[in-house]
Amino acid sequence: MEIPFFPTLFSTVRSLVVRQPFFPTLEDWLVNHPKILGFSWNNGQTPASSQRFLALTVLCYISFTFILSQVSRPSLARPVLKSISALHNLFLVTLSFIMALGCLVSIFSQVPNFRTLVCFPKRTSPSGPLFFWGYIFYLSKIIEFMDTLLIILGNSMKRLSFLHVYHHSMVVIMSYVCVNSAQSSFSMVLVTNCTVHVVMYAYYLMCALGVRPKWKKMVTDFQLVQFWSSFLIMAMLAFYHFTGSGCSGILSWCFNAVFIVSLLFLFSDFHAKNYSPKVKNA
Ligand SMILES: CC(C)(COP(=O)(O)OP(=O)(O)OC[C@H]1O[C@@H](n2cnc3c(N)ncnc32)[C@H](O)[C@@H]1OP(=O)(O)O)[C@@H](O)C(=O)NCCC(=O)NCCSC(=O)CC(=O)O
Repeated sequence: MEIPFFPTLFSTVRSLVVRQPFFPTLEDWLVNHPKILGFSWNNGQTPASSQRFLALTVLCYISFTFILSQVSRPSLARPVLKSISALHNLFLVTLSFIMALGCLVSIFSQVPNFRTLVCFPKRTSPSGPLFFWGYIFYLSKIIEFMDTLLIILGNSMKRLSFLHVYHHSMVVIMSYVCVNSAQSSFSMVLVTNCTVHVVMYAYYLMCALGVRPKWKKMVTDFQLVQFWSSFLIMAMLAFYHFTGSGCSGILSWCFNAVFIVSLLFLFSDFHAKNYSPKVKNA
């Protein structure tokens, strides 16, 4: 059995993209580089891949966040803080763009059809370009801890919300689980999330440069669309799993589904509190 529309859309877009003159160059850089093509995730051997590393990293993040939010902190001069923020955001805009592009080019180069994109065959091993970008994505979530430090150093304790700390700690676990279990369809989630993050860190970059963009609400809307689209992917994954011979990493998808539902609630609440007409008029 096959899902309508999406497989045809995928193969049409793919055959259009791979025919473009720039595609082989991007493929050489982002897919066929020996380090990318030969990548293999070996639990405990690949740097930062052990469960102990993951547990310690998340524990340290939560403990330092708690301690630093309680003690009196050295106050950084505002221009220094804004310069560090700007550099950090510029780095994450660039990295998110490269990850989205790298994963997209890997999909067009390596994934034969839509079914495989959504549902990796059972016993897929986490190696090759798609998982290389998944690994970089996981490491980037650790770099994003810096957001929390910027909030604390900027003394914006109101912004050190449950949503923020919960999101930052859980997303590292989620991306670890995705790569470790060779989770089906994670590459679609990666491309979506990195695209959203290009926009989000561009927003923060402009704030750090002293310009308050008028499109803050659009960033939150974009994040919500991302969570809703995950449900569509989830539904297609369930379809392929139950109508075929099963998909890789289905259990970790269940874990991620719960996480995405919780984010949807928290972000809907953020949206209501920040952009409802009542708040605007207050
Ligand atoms: C529009 C949002 C992206 C951000 O909302 P905020 O309320 O945080 O936005 P804001 O207008 O108060 O932010 C402006 C302030 O942030 C400072 N700032 C600059 N860079 C920053 C950084 N990298 N992290 C955190 N803060 C930063 C600016 O200097 C400015 O400070 P000053 O005010 O002093 O000038 C929203 O949709 C959102 O995500 N809210 C949830 C809060 C959150 O932590 N989001 C990020 C991770 S969630 C995520 O990433 C979801 C996903 O995966 O898509």
